[in-house]
Amino acid sequence: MRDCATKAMAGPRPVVFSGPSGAGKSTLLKKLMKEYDSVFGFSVSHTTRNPRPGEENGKDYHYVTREVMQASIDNGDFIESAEFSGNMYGTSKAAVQDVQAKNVICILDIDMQGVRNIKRTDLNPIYISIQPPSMAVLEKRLRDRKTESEESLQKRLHAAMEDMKFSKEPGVFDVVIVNDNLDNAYEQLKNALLEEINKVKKISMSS
Ligand SMILES: Nc1ncnc2c1ncn2[C@@H]1O[C@H](COP(=O)(O)OP(=O)(O)OP(=O)(O)O)[C@@H](O)[C@H]1O
Ligand SMILES: Nc1nc2c(ncn2[C@@H]2O[C@H](COP(=O)(O)O)[C@@H](O)[C@H]2O)c(=O)[nH]1
Repeated sequence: MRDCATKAMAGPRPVVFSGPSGAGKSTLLKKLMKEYDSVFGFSVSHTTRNPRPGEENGKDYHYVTREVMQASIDNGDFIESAEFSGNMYGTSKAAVQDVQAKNVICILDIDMQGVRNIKRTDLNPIYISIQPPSMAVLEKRLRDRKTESEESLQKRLHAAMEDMKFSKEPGVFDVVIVNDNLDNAYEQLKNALLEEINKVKKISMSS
């Protein structure tokens, strides 16, 4: 893990977003990337899960088979990978390097296993946890999203309980945001990233 080939490039610090499935990470990230499209770039992960309606290969994820993904992991192409809710997920070195080459802030959306693994690398990101106001609200959001089978939903809720505990461990996250009211959560997110956003804006104005 330590030979992460991503640090060599100088530039803005990446940002890791984590938190239970359904807490609202993608919703907040999409808002952020819409408002600051030239400041952030998304690290497109690989996954073995099927695309959801509206998701695009290469934009939301690289959708691959388990065999292809395992071969790439064995080949050393990934910074981190994890099994989540019955599927494989992972961040390739190329995904991060593609964003960092543009000198923008690289955003990683990863689960808690990914956070643990990234902490063993030299990536040095800002760690942000997005948490739901309660398990009941989380369950409602996941059910209303209509993306999960009952089995997948139960697995995600089980993982969420662990994740909520993890977010309270001292020193893991730089910022923990409770996504109750979306506008409030978004304001907190922007405030947490303002310094980094301004750095990127300054660099792009001077180049
Ligand atoms: N503050 C909020 N209030 C009400 N609904 C919300 C809020 N934030 C997000 N949602 C809704 O909750 C659902 C889950 O949000 P989202 O898909 O962004 O979660 P996620 O954390 O990215 O999940 P996953 O990790 O599974 O991708 C979505 O249908 C979204 O529209
Ligand atoms: N460790 C990693 N976790 C990842 C990665 N990409 C996404 N995720 C996490 O998986 C769950 C489920 O995502 P979904 O799109 O199926 O709802 C969620 O918590 C993501 O943060 C990755 O590359 N590595």
